[in-house]
Amino acid sequence: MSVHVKALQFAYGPPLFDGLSCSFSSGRVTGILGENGCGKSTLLKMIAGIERPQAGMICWGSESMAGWSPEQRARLMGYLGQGMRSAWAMPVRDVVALGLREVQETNLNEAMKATDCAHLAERKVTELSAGELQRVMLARTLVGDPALILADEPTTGLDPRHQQQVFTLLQNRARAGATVLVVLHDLNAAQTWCDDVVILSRPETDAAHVVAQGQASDVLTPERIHAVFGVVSVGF
Ligand SMILES: Nc1ncnc2c1ncn2[C@@H]1O[C@H](COP(=O)(O)OP(=O)(O)OP(=O)(O)O)[C@@H](O)[C@H]1O
Repeated sequence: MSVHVKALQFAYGPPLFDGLSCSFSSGRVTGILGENGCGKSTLLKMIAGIERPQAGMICWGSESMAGWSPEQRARLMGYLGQGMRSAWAMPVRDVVALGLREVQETNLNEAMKATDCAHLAERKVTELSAGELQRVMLARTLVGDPALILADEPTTGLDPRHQQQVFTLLQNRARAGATVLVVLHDLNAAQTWCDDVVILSRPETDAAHVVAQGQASDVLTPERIHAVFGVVSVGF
């Protein structure tokens, strides 16, 4: 099913969202793009239910998620936040298993294999490199085969091979029917891996608004990239 964000209002201090609306389709990878501080991570947290809208609605299909319990959300979603880590020195296998309601060895092994973590299974999660840890957290996010995947800069710290592996994995999940939202800064990666994009902008201290949304190939034009990001696009 698709995610619909409708007339969202939210402020930490000055308004961040003041009537923001956008949609994310099932079976597609949608990139959320925009300059630092424009609200990408906050939007993802609001869809995850970590932050609550002050007004407006977030719907899964036609159903509002406002009254959903944490358990309902956990069943539907896999959320990978920025810089997630474990405070406890647990083995990698046990950290990945936290993403499952009941431990199923097949899912666990598949998720670790897909994220290239199988060889790390018995290592303490607190003793991994940044990139290894990122892959373990991604395995935990995906292990329960969630219908809605929310990934905030999932390739941070990953080498090119693992970046490609992660985007392929997310794309495969989308092709299998999942709704995949990815916050990212790399415009080339967005062009290569995202079916759709939503670009946010937040001039000065105004509320954020959607500059453009639609198919990545239509939206990511050199003109728009220059207007939004102030850079000359390379490689499009
Ligand atoms: N917990 C918080 N308390 C107060 N202000 C916050 C909090 N979290 C974020 N903000 C502010 O809200 C705005 C949006 O932050 P957010 O992290 O959503 O931006 P972003 O687009 O994801 O940025 P980046 O590209 O740098 O990761 C920023 O101005 C930020 O300073």
